[in-house]
Amino acid sequence: MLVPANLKFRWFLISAGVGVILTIIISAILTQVATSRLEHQVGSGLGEVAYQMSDKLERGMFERYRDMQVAATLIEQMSVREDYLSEIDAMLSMLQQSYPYYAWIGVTDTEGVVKVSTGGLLEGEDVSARPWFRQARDNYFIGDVHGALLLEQKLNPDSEQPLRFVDVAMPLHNKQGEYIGVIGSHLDWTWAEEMRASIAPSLENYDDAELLIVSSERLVLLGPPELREKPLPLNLSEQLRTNNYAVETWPDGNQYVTGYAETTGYREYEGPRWQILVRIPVSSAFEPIEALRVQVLWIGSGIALVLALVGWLSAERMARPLANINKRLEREMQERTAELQTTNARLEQLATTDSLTRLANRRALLVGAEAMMERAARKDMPLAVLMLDLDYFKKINDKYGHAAGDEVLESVGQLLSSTVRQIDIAARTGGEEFTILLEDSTLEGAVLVAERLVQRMQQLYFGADGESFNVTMSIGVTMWEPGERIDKTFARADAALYEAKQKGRNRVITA
Ligand SMILES: Nc1nc2c(ncn2[C@@H]2O[C@H](COP(=O)(O)OP(=O)(O)OP(=O)(O)O)[C@@H](O)[C@H]2O)c(=O)[nH]1
Repeated sequence: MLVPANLKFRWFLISAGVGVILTIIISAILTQVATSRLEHQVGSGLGEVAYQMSDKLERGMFERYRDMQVAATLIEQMSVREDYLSEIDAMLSMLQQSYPYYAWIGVTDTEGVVKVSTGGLLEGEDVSARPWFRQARDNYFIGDVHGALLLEQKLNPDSEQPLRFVDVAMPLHNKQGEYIGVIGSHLDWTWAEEMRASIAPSLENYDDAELLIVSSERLVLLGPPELREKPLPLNLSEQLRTNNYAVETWPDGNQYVTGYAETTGYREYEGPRWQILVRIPVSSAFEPIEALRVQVLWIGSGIALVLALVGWLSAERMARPLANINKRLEREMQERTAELQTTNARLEQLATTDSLTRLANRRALLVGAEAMMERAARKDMPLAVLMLDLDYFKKINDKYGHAAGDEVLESVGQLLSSTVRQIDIAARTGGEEFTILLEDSTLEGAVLVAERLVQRMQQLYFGADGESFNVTMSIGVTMWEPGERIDKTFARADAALYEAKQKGRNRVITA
């Protein structure tokens, strides 16, 4: 048997469809897995870069702190000598040369008047109001980044970029341990830029990576120009603080994979708490995933194509059993439908036919009468009604038995069926009582039919108990009056029948 083409094509489509669905599922799973892996990889990488930056800042600050500590110890040694101020001057110059990011280093007396300083700047000036002086009288002081006040004019008169300093200061004592002043230094914050440049190689894979340093007062000290000197516009999530990385939505509405670290101090020194954030846009962090997705889709499409081809080649073999099943189902369906139709027809017949005489029953007569009256009224046709009853039928039953009676009734059924036309209705409406409706028939025509029936009945002979007998019938005939209820017509025919019985039976009476 040949497999229908559409079944084969369907099988092909199913195979291709399975391939496509598999591709979509695999692509979704792979993308999901790869995204979370990459997020972890990129995120922890950025966290590491942030940590490196914080470490560099801390170590740098620690070195400046140590510089000041060593300078303070040397000054303590020098304090016994007469011309110690010129020695300090020389030392401060050397210190500045050794580390050019020192914008200024100076030594004050106990009252905050600058006695010696690099480049002689601010010498003789009173700096007692400055935080670094006030706080370094008792202990070392490391301040957060701030603008230059007095030195801006002197050190940076023409630059558009204002100077930013970090202060490191130390109290000074003489050999006897008496407080003799403060050594203070201003570290040029561009130093942090250098730190950032030094970790740039770690970010070389990401062109659009950005590094932010945020002050203890949440000001962006270093970062993209649009954020610099402004409060950090991001609430650091718990995940970012604990994992050192997270995917964060920044105020520009974009998502960034963000790495995080903060400075905590180094050894005995405790400096300002800076937060370091390194971010790259999610789109560029997950760029490889896009490539992977495209790759998977290509491979998947290939698999789908192969599956479709296999499906096409195996369609004949796979679809044949399906076709067989289909065929069998169709055949069974047809058989069942035919059986059902036969049963329905039989049921319909049972419901409308008298089983003994095969004539219509009372119900079918009434239904048929309705249709006939409707036609008669519409086409203005006459409609005749005959009511028939066998004469002395009880006697037949009594004498020859019920079976013989049934035989008579059966013959009456045949007689009636063969005498009336197809369009007429002959019905058994009682035990030995029958009703006939003659469509488009006048009273005269109906009487003719009735008399023919009486005559033929008379000529029918039956045999029982070795005897031969015949049965007669009486008939009442009447016409349906247009608009009349049919039971009224039946009553009139019945009255005519009664009259026929009264007048001696075996006859036709009209009403
Ligand atoms: N064999 C048989 N007899 C039936 C059937 N239905 C009714 N009868 C009988 O038909 C007879 C009708 O009798 P009656 O109504 O007295 O009328 P009748 O004897 O024909 O007398 P008239 O009608 O006055 O001529 C009864 O004996 C019923 O038992 C049937 O299906 N089979």
